[in-house]
Amino acid sequence: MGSGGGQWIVEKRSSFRSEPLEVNVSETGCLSIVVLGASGDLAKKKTFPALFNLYRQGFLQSNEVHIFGYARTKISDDDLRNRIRSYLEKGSAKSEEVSEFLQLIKYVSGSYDTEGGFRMLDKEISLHEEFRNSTEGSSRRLFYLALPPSVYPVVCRMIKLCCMNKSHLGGWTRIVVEKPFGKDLDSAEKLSNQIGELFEEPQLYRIDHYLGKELVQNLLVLRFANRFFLPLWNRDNIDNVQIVFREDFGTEGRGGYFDEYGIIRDIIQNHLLQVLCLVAMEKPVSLKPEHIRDEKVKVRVSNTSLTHFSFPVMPIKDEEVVLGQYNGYRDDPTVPDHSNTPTFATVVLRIHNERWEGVPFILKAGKALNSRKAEIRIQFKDVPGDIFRLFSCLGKNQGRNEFVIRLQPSEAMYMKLTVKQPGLEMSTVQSELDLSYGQRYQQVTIPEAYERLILDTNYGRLQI
Ligand SMILES: NC(=O)C1=CN([C@@H]2O[C@H](COP(=O)(O)OP(=O)(O)OC[C@H]3O[C@@H](n4cnc5c(N)ncnc54)[C@H](OP(=O)(O)O)[C@@H]3O)[C@@H](O)[C@H]2O)C=CC1
Ligand SMILES: O=C1O[C@H](COP(=O)(O)O)[C@@H](O)[C@H](O)[C@H]1O
Repeated sequence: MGSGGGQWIVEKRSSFRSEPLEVNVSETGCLSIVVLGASGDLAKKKTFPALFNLYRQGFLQSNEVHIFGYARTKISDDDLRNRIRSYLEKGSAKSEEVSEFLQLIKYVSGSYDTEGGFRMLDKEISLHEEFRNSTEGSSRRLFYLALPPSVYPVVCRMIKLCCMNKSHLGGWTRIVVEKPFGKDLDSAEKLSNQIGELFEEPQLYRIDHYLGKELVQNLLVLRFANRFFLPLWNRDNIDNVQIVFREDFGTEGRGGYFDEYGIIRDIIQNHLLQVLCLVAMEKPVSLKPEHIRDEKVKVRVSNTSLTHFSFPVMPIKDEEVVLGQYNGYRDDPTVPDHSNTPTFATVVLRIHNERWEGVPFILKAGKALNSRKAEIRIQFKDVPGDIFRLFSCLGKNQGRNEFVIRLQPSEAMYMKLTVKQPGLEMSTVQSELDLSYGQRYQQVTIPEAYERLILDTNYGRLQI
């Protein structure tokens, strides 16, 4: 999906749902994965670890894949390997496996806006392709932009100019771009146009890794495959919805990116809004990505207004926004001394449609808080005419029913409900019906969001 000049353009790609999880046999050329911004936070914490996990599981084979890091920082291959090693040596990873994987990584240093570095990168990729005896044009090149969006246009231009797969014998060149996609509607459209002039839509992958999280992937199943929820999921029963992201660490040297964007553009506008759409949307006609996309868009955009477009999500009121910055944020040397960029925000969104009128969607996100958690909390209305009020152990109203979907850490879903306190007395207490994934699915390793997304880009699959 792409947007050009305010118009949504849909192009056909193979869909996630219709393909089994296996390697597309027609795509056997050698694969080069290029991580641009390899010196940065995303690369070390998420991109390289995800590539490593795919490698360990056999989705990336050492006889066909090579990984390139690219950034301005002048470091050697070994410096980069040493920077990321500790992020790979986690869980059950063996140190030999880590070392083998690290040998697949080569680093090229260069600027983002001149040809020199990119020509060098192309040379390195071509060398690897020749070494693997890949027929020219049959090789696959995946460029992953782990960079601030401000440099996407220039980097895309350089890739187009210097680094494309040379012809079309079944090979491809694909570009993965991260959120936030621009800073506002104008800059998002401009960015879309700039990148759209360089690449065909099927070559472009705009990713939001929250969509790859296991329990986010589960949202549509929960909502539309369970009879329980169908009649309850509306304004008659739900009092409010809270979608919360907290992190227990600060920017840690990411000021170069973060300070320009702030917590609303970093987390709320993309990750939490995507989750909101999946919670609030109507049932799609099928699970095809374009049908899911259409329903998500309807939550946010309707064409009924006199203006360009209006939003079922109403304009946010000033009094329903709280912004904050954690103490110590400006001590980060990459953050300007007088920055007033918010690192915490709460905003209340109100959806003006038949299902949700009157139900506040409270979105909260903050860095450097006292815990790390991401969850969706659906709070139900009080029971009308509550006859058990006097029986509550606490002597006050029953606690409300809540349905909580914990995205991380320790994926879980639980329902808070009122039950009779076991024993001879008639008193009531709040308890939980608990589906904790760690207990229920002990044999299953839940994939990291980026593993799913990178695999999909390799296979050319579109996600929700
Ligand atoms: N960090 C995370 O956990 C996540 C990040 N993202 C997204 O990934 C992208 C990159 O984020 P992250 O890695 O955290 O950011 P960083 O601040 O770590 O930036 C990544 C790299 O980009 C280069 N860079 C930084 N600032 C600038 C600048 N102003 N101009 C040009 N180059 C710059 C630096 O490399 P050098 O100077 O060596 O060229 C840096 O190492 C963002 O779009 C973010 O939204 C998405 C999900 C998670
Ligand atoms: O996109 C981003 O996400 C990370 C948090 O990701 P998570 O999967 O660990 O929850 C956040 O730290 C970063 O600021 C942001 O750019």
